[in-house]
Amino acid sequence: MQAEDDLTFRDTTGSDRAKDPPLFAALIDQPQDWALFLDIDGTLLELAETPEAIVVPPDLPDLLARISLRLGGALALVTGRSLDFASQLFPGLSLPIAGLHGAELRLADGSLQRAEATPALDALKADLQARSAGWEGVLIEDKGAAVAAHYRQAPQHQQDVEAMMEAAATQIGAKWTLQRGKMVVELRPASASKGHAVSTFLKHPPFAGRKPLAIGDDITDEAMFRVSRSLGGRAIRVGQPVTETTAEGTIASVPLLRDALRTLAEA
Ligand SMILES: O=P(O)(O)OC[C@H]1O[C@H](O[C@H]2O[C@H](CO)[C@@H](O)[C@H](O)[C@H]2O)[C@H](O)[C@@H](O)[C@@H]1O
Repeated sequence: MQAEDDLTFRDTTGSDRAKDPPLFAALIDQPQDWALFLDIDGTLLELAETPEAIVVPPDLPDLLARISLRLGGALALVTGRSLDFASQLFPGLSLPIAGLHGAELRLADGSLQRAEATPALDALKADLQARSAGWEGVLIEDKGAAVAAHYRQAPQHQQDVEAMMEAAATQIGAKWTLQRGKMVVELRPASASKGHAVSTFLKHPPFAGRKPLAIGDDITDEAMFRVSRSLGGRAIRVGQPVTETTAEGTIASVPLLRDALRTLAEA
């Protein structure tokens, strides 16, 4: 089990709780009362230079499987990745997943809600590729019903990318909305959010009747933090928040979160 001293938990309300996060203690003591919603990039997985370069530690799928079992199946991944991509990251696991920031859903019973690209969006993706072709290091990620423009490897092009995506949002219309993230600007379906995803999961078994704990690291996760807290649950942001957060606690890093999850799995 992880030594308590290695766990750092900072309460954003300012109190000095440095060890043994009470949120995890609650999950350990009453697993039947809680539902866990986990973001992927920057939360379960360390950020990488490109979307494809992420590394899933060999023990992570088994860790998630054990936590899911402990919570009676009430563990869902809530991610900006597509549902298919997130599912393939953890082969052999069939966890409930919300993909594309909540626009795609796979519930615990396997039922699916999909989001589809339109010809106009596909044409726009090609246009974004063409417009950014001269900006070395800028990546356009095709996610089906969403598209992301990454500038992690080309921070000098941040303003170009912002302007290009703002123009693209105007062009594609109100069914898609801009979503900013860590060195990325995306167009995602406007009809859903990670907050919607959490409230939808909580209407269905095995999540129904439980208190949500949402854990994420980025602006998109704030929607699930707000919903989680408004429904009597809790929220934790991973890393030092660079934007304002509604999470009441932070965990300093991805490895420390994984340590806390390991403690939960082994309790
Ligand atoms: O909601 P998440 O699971 O956190 O997904 C958010 C976005 O994550 C990915 O981009 C981020 O991670 C990349 C890999 O570490 C990194 O290169 C990039 O700079 C980050 O923004 C993913 O590529 C996006 O599609 C997700 O929306």
